[in-house]
Amino acid sequence: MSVRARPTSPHLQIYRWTITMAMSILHRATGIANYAGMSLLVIWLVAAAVGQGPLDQVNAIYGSWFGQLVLFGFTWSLVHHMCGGIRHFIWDFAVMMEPGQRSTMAWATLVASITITLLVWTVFVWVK
Ligand code: HEM
Repeated sequence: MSVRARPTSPHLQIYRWTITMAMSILHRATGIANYAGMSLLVIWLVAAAVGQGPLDQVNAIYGSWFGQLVLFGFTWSLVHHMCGGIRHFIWDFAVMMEPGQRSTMAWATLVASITITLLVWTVFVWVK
């Protein structure tokens, strides 16, 4: 039996990447990362509640270069997701929805999240 050639749906690779598309995906990815990151906070709080020994152990892990890298990423994820949330909040007022404005908002989300993360780490971690 011959198979009829049917139209196929466009695949992901043929779409031109746009900043709004990237920020939409990042919003979901950071939402998922925030779930995982929150467990780090819970582990730290439980360790603190259990006693000085467990707290020292957790602090040693979180204070290692890898721990710091993960915490830096978690900070950025939280801040980026929050900025994305504020972007959605602005859209709730039915403003900034034109194509150019959407891109501006998407870029602003990225720039703001990187800037705020660096500020937070500068103030609370690097310069104490
Ligand atoms: C640890 C804290 C948070 C976690 C674990 C979290 C997690 C998530 C997840 C998993 C989603 C679903 C993403 C999707 O299906 O596309 C989501 C969506 C959303 N989050 Fe969060 N979130 C957190 C904090 C926040 C904050 C602080 C804000 C606001 C400032 C916010 C605003 C939003 C909004 C507006 C959406 C819906 C986006 C859409 O409609 O596409 N979230 N969040």
